[in-house]
Amino acid sequence: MQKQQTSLAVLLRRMTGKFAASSVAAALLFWGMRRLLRKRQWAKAVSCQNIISNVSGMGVSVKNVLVSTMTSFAGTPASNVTHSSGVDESWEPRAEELELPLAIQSKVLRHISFYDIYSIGKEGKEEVLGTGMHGAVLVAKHRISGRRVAAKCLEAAETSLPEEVGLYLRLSHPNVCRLLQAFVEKNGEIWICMELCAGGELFELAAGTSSVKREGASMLDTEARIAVLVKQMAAAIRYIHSMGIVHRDIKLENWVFASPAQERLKLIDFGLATRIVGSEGHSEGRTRKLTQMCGTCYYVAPEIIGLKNGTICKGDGYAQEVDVWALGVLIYMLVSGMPPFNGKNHADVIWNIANFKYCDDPLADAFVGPRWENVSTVCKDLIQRCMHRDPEKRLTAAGVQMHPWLCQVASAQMPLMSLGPVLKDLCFAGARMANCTALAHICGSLASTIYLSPESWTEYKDYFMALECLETLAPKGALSISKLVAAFEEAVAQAESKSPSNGKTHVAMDSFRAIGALDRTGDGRLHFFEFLGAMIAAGRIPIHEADVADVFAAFDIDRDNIISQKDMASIMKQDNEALQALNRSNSEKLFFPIDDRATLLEALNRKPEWAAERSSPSVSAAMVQKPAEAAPHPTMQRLLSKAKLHMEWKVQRQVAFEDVRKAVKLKSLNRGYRTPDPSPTRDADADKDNSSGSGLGSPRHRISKMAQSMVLLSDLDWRKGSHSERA
Ligand SMILES: Nc1ncnc2c1ncn2[C@@H]1O[C@H](COP(=O)(O)OP(=O)(O)OP(=O)(O)O)[C@@H](O)[C@H]1O
Repeated sequence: MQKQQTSLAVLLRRMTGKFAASSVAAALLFWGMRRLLRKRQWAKAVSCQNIISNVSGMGVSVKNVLVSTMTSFAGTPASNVTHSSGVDESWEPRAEELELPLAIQSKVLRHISFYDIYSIGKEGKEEVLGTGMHGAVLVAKHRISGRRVAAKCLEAAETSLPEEVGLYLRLSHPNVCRLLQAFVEKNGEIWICMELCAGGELFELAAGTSSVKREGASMLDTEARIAVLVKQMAAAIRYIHSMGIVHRDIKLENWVFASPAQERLKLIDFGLATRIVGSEGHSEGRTRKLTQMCGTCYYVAPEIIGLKNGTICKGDGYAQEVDVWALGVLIYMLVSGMPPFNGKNHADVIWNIANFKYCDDPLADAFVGPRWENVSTVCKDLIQRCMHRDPEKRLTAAGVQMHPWLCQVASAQMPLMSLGPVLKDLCFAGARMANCTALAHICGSLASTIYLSPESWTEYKDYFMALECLETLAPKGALSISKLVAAFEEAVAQAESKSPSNGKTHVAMDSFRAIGALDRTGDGRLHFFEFLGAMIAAGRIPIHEADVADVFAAFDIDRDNIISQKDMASIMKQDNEALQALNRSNSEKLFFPIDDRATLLEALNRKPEWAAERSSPSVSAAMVQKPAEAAPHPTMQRLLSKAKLHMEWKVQRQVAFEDVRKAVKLKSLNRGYRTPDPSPTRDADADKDNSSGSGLGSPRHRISKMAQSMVLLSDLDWRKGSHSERA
């Protein structure tokens, strides 16, 4: 069969190469491609698709129709569709999934396969972004728009989505890699598509081994540059903690850069993440203590490990403070090039970390040596506070953000009233969404799945800066809507008392309250994707045809190429009557059924009246003023002035990173796409390192250990004295 398909592909190639394409050839091609796709032979299917694209003489429209029909089965009437790679209808969403906000639920696709929307690799060759414990992360290409995403296939799940996906779906923050879509395949496999972070790992940049060509000099040569990155990490950790989630694997390898040209860091890999708070996003929910020993060796917090009668065992329980500890380790490594705890092997390192709790003066000689001579006191202070042995006395992620070392790199703060244009857009979007529930859902869904190219990140930089500024109103990393409204009310009252405007400002206030409609998750906070949804509804993020095709794929449940009232009712879990009522009161003229993509496209790209006032979405620089700063506490002031002095000093870690560079070679072997056979040379080398008695001090040995991606603590032999690892 396989042979027949291959010869079919060859025959078709000849046919299409020799003659101008006829519709018969095209139909045959399409049929062949469907067969290949059905058999999951996407590599051959891709080359078939390439043939279609290269057929000379084939009219553009025919080509488009073919490619889009092939790529989006959503466009095929339900009766004709054979769900070859689709999903078993009986595989219904699980109860916990149904609890997710609608905009997030629409990211999980069961009625359409990953291969229908994306292709992997060119001519059968996959582009591997990296490999971890759970396999390779590959580059996948959207079949219609051609946009590239990072895709990862998770093992078949019998009953529910893996926890990694469930948690990842909920998160939306500028410094957390966005999970765009999750496909539940018929065989239970789950494909997750994430935004592609093409800037490479922070580990590689720190080790100087990054193959990604970055603009300018190495970004990690001064404390100031490192602080810029740490600030983003703290923001991401603060956000995930506010969502009741602990990551448990914060390390250099799990931070990637959005693009080579940018310093925007994104947190990835939620494989060890878990929920710690009873109910999502509500800090009132009861926090549970975790006991599972897991993480990456060098970054493990002492409370994860217990010591009883000289033997290592489970600790008494831990919570989100373990992420701040790991952040402390990470800063330590970035400024010094050394891990804070070391040993002959993993078990030794763990032993040293566990013992840390019982030392008299744990960090007494932590910062001694030439590497630390030029590191600022304020930086050391932050490390010490993050790595406090008592988790209760450790800084929180919010505390880290406010530490003087990071305050030095805080972006210019904008007073609330100067954010006028952004707030105006939020009001406009809120009013539109309040008027049209369908539009609100579509914008919400688009915002959580839309791909924003790194260029558009730059384009919307000012908006995100505004968001960061507004974040000061939010104690938990996402905007509190009530706080925003209260702050605006206060500002309006102040303005009114200074110069009465005959109620004009009160009218503004009324429209401002409409921003409540932007809260798609209903938790009283404006998450990053809700902010993006608002920007879409305000016509600030241009929507293209390919995006609309994705909306149809997600909302057109019965796959009849129409978003019908029935589709919407089943998505919104509302009855038809309620929807008809919504339809009647809809002033947006976006009535069901939505069968006209052009109308939808037009509705999504509608701009507010004042759009012409600003040709670009930039917040005027003139509007950015620094707020009056309150005088800091004297100790803080001292630290701040020291920090100012030190910020531009070069970090002294060149020597150490020479070692890391060697180690990464080993790391890529360990994490190769196909696990390589154990290399005798490598083993011999490692033995040599050990036998030379240099164990602790041997850079090669030390760094090779450090470079290993993941060590499950349960793999270690815990008995004192035999700190060896199990085979
Ligand atoms: N969105 C992304 N963009 C670019 N590269 C990525 C992305 N996600 C993952 N990678 C690369 O793939 C590698 C492995 O990804 P990930 O950590 O998610 O896999 P894993 O199997 O869970 O790994 P681990 O063993 O660390 O748990 C990362 O270290 C990174 O280099």
